[in-house]
Amino acid sequence: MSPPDIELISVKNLHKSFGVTKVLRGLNFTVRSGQIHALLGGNGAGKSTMIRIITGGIRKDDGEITFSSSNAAEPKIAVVHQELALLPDLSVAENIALVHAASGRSIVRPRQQAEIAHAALSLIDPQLAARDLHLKASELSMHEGQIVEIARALSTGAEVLLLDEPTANLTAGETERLFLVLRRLVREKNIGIVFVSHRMKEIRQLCDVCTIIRDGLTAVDAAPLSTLTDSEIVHQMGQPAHRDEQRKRRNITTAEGSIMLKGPTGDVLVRKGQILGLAGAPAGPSQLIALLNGTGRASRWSIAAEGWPSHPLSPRQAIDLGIGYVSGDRHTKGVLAQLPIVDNVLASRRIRERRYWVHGEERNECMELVQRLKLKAGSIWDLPGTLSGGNQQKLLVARWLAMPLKLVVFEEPTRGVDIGTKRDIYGLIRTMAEQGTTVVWWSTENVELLELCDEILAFDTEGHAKGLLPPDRFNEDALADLTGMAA
Ligand SMILES: Nc1ncnc2c1ncn2[C@@H]1O[C@H](COP(=O)(O)OP(=O)(O)OP(=O)(O)O)[C@@H](O)[C@H]1O
Repeated sequence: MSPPDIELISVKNLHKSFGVTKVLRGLNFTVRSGQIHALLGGNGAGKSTMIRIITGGIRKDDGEITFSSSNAAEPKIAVVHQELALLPDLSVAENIALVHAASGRSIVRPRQQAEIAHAALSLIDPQLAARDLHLKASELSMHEGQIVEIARALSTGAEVLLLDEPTANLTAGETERLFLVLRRLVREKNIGIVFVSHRMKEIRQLCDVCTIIRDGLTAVDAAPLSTLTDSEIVHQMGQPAHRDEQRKRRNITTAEGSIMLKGPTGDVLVRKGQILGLAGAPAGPSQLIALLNGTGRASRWSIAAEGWPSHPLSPRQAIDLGIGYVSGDRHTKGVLAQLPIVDNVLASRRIRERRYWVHGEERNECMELVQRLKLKAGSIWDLPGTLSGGNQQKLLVARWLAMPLKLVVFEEPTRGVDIGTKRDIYGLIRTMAEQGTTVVWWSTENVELLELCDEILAFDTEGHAKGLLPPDRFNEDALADLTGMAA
């Protein structure tokens, strides 16, 4: 007997404004049991605002939201937001058990905590479950924190799981494992899952139907994904069609301005203006990135280049050397939440030049950068908290675009960024590289590395460098093999 088809959440004619900005303008959305539902839309379309209203974080102005009869009084919805929401001073086990105590059960005892957390984490990462239950959340990497959050959401027994770009920072292997778990949950427990993502390949891999939001309205309502082509989806999101350009193969041979990165298992020569991709679990790339951004004095990597120290001793020294850095952790290491957009965009330059104030002409430059990245903001004097997640990410990228740099390091820089803007960012980065800035780009999205980079350095799950992939060996299978992520 097939499981019952239940309308778990029904949203009708939803309206929401912030000040004079109308964000939701009569939105409809339905989540059914037994389905994985992709919620799509460009940056700032209104996806998170709708989710925040459904989960009670903010109030709607108008419209109707109903939950299925089984959970109408207390809808059992678990959300994993783009930003991590773990309590830093609690252990992994306590963080996971917290939601069980909060849902009305008696205080969870330590042994019970450990059991709940172990069972939840084992679903995605058995190694983490065996190793890290007692670590404080603050001691976890972004990537591990993300796994703990997803495990916590999975463990609540929710009828609807809302996952907002959950695979950013997860490696291909973890993503694969997560997808298996999600499919099993849908099949066995007949729950509904809402998957917010800008990664088309993953959407197709995982989801059954999609709703597309465009400027606060429903452009496509729960259509089976098999009925829509990629270009129709992009069109419905209101984004320009993607021209399938042939990747320009660049063969940079000049030795001038090259940097030798000396690693524990071999050296990598990075030429001036080259885009070097880093692939694989963060254990390996993070050592190399720490070396370059001045936080890795003890890194097993070192630099050998004329005029460069073997290890930059601080972030300031790294900036003085002409090294820029966009952190993958935009919440705690990126966005300056208390300062307006204009200060956020100009922050790097002002740190380098040790200045407090924004010059008049810089305001115009900031406006120009905001326009180039199609950053959706009311005004450059607004706080970054008023921006959608993808637009906050663009802010961090904008910070380095106008700087004369020798080298720039990006960690998962297109996290939460919509398809159209990703292409814009790739274009801007290519231009930066063509003008002579060397780019080091770590991403868990292999398709992105293959599209953008000139060479890719792959690391295995233990963090060991496994080899440099030249353009003529660029393909997903080769990358999966080298990173130990072959499915
Ligand atoms: N507190 C706020 N004050 C003012 N404007 C806001 C506030 N919160 C959200 N907005 C605006 O509402 C719009 C929709 O934002 P929302 O976060 O819902 O978009 P989104 O579709 O989730 O985008 P993304 O893909 O970038 O995460 C954005 O233009 C954003 O700037």
